[in-house]
Amino acid sequence: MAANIFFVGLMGAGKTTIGRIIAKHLNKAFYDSDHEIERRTGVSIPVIFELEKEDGFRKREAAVIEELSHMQDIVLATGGGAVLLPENRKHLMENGTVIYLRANVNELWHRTRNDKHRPLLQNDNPRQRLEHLFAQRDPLYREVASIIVDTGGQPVNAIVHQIEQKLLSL
Ligand SMILES: Nc1ncnc2c1ncn2[C@@H]1O[C@H](COP(=O)(O)OP(=O)(O)O)[C@@H](O)[C@H]1O
Ligand SMILES: O=C(O)C1=C[C@@H](OP(=O)(O)O)[C@@H](O)[C@H](O)C1
Ligand SMILES: [Mg+2]
Repeated sequence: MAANIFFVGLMGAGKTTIGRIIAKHLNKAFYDSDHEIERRTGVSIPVIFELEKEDGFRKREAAVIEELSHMQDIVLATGGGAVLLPENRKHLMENGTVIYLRANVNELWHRTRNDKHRPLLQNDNPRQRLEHLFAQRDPLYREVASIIVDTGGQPVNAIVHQIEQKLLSL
């Protein structure tokens, strides 16, 4: 069995933070698709969006997800939009346990409001943008995930503990 764990969810859900901790606890290699794209291109996510638009970024993201999802025994934090393409959803569902980290728009907004690293939220009304993305993507996250964790109002260590319990009972 591949024994991979893939995190999905909106920007600010905690995929990168929690994925890294879970990987350490379970002694698996940790990857983040955004970091992998930055490593390969040598530039930041905002620069990729600026030069290649969202479309160019999605192509790079799809290539990285296809490759990483076929590795063995890894934890992967995907970017929030990774579920948009059907082929990404298929790769994630077929090659590991997918965990959806869920939070309400208000919380996501608070967690991301001071960060300039997310191009989709650099506009006049990031909260409204998050609302729109939540409506569009929540069904897609649910489609791919076999574990859904509500992160609302919970500190990171409590979420990590909850995920480890759920993984044990699979
Ligand atoms: N459960 C939580 N409670 C409070 N803050 C959180 C929680 N999970 C993550 N954060 C914070 O929210 C921000 C976004 O987390 P991050 O892991 O980058 O999310 P994602 O990768 O899903 O976009 C970080 O500053 C992180 O420390
Ligand atoms: O939701 C999205 O479309 C995106 C989420 C980001 O990752 P995080 O979810 O880790 O912030 C990053 O991939 C990019 O800015 C686009
Ligand atoms: Mg992230």
